[in-house]
Amino acid sequence: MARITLSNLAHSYLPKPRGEADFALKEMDHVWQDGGAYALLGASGCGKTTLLNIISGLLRPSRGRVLFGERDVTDAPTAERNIAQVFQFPVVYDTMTVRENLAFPLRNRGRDAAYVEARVGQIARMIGMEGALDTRARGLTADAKQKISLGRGMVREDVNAILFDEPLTVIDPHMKWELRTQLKRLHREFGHTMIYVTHDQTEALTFADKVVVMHEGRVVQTGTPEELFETPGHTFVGYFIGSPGMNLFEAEVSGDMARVMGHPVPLGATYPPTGGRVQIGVRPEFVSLADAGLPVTIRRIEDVGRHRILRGEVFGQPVNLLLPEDRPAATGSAFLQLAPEKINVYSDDWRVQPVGARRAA
Ligand SMILES: Nc1ncnc2c1ncn2[C@@H]1O[C@H](COP(=O)(O)OP(=O)(O)OP(=O)(O)O)[C@@H](O)[C@H]1O
Repeated sequence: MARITLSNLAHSYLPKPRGEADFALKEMDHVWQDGGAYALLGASGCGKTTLLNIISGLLRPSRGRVLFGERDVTDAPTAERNIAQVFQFPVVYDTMTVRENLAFPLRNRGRDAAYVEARVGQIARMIGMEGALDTRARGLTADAKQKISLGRGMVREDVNAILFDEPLTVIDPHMKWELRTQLKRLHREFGHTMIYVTHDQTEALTFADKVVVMHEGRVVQTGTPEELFETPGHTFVGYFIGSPGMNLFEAEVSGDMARVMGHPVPLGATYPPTGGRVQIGVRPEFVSLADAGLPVTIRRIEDVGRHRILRGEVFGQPVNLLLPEDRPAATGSAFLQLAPEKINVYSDDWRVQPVGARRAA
């Protein structure tokens, strides 16, 4: 296993890229720690697959280096990188049985028969296919074939990393949860470096210890699920993670006070003078209806089972908040309070680091 370092990496699919817009991956430095369980999360087209294919060697980056430990593998072919990769759609040998498919990566590397038998049995149990080991892959459903692909990805213990590219797309919802749990268990047991690409925040947050969020070809934040929730480093993270995402208001910020269209909003910390386009961000969980505060026009209230979502506008900017079950609310005018310690400040979409705690009132 190895730490994977991406150094000054950038990639364009064009032979002669002219500007930043021509790069699918903008220049980045990133380290994947040995043994980490990472999710690579972002909207469609943000560059997740490109990044994964550069790590596995399917794609050579236009710029920069890829290191496994101290070894520079930028020009090394996939076969030399000792990586297992599971794709969105099944890659199995139709003429082989489930057992032969699972055993293939081990036989290929000359492992002895007793080891292969034991390991294949273990993986088959993990993917819930121990009863189908002698069935040929040809007649199986896409769902079952994808489970075999996952099993094949996980069967070798000596890989540098296992890369998963949206592996659960074709799996039914109940089995998705089951397989994710199994992947986590496998990670705890064997400590492989795992990188799991998804555009589904639930998958990312339940699988990973660290989530790497990509937006328009850049890594915008790497953090634990709690960090991404509490302190989104970029407005995209605030918007993309959470349901509904973070509220953003255009504001002026001075010290520990923000003003939204002149209305004072106390902040939980003190901020340095901030240029650019300034916004304050607060998650729907930390906004409540009050007798005074920011004036809101309530447009509608949606019942989503466990709670209700109030959707409204503050000076024309959309706002969402979660209403407790017992809080009556109707459309019309009201006021909002934002929990000061839960507000983040953004300048040109990037989070501004506070310089100190808020002064005592
Ligand atoms: N072979 C290719 N040739 C040219 N452009 C490509 C190629 N593959 C990807 N791109 C472009 O590079 C950008 C990043 O694509 P990529 O597939 O890495 O994103 P992604 O985040 O994995 O998206 P998705 O979740 O839809 O798979 C996109 O604009 C895409 O159109």
